[in-house]
Amino acid sequence: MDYKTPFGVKIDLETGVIPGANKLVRRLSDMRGYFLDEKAYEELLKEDPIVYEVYAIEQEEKEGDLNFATTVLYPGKVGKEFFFTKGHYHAKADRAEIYCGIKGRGGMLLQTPEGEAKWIPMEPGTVVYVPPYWAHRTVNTGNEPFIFLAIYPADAGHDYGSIKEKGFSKIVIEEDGEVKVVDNPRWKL
Ligand SMILES: O=P(O)(O)OC[C@H]1O[C@H](O)[C@H](O)[C@@H](O)[C@@H]1O
Ligand SMILES: [Fe+2]
Repeated sequence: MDYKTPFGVKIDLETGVIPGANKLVRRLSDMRGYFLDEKAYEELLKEDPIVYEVYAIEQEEKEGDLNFATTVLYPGKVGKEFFFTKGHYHAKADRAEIYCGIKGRGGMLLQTPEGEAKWIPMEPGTVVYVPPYWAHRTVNTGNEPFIFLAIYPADAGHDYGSIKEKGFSKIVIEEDGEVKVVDNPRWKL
């Protein structure tokens, strides 16, 4: 038997950085079409801020193995809508995932293919179970970076297609100084 080598890494709990991880940076320009307020998007695009960074330790896409990644989701809004991750179904749709809040505040939007949505608030220590078949997107509702860890099957993969086209049935906005989860006016099944 050819065993893989166990290892431990120390996540920097202040910055979310995992030493030795692959770093992915997503700027606003990588997220055209994702936000509701197109005028506000074009305006903020002049600065093209980083929306989030992912530090991932990934294995070969084989059944039984696990990947893990931290995400640093920066605070900000496009119009009324808080910064979020693109969001995805898993390419192998029946693969589940676990998220754990490390720093800052936000939440997760989840959705079934039929458009049933769920909002789970997250803070440091919150563990979220993402069941098989649910699309998932994290949202920063605070004013500091929202940092969390995710652990997912190595063969889960990402399916961005339908979320990129249609978004989630709910959006998370700031209105009258409050965080509100409201119907997405552009949503259609
Ligand atoms: O892939 P996104 O929807 O942009 O989310 C960003 C990242 O969030 C977490 O770290 C997940 O574990 C990653 O699999 C995902 O890539
Ligand atoms: Fe995922």
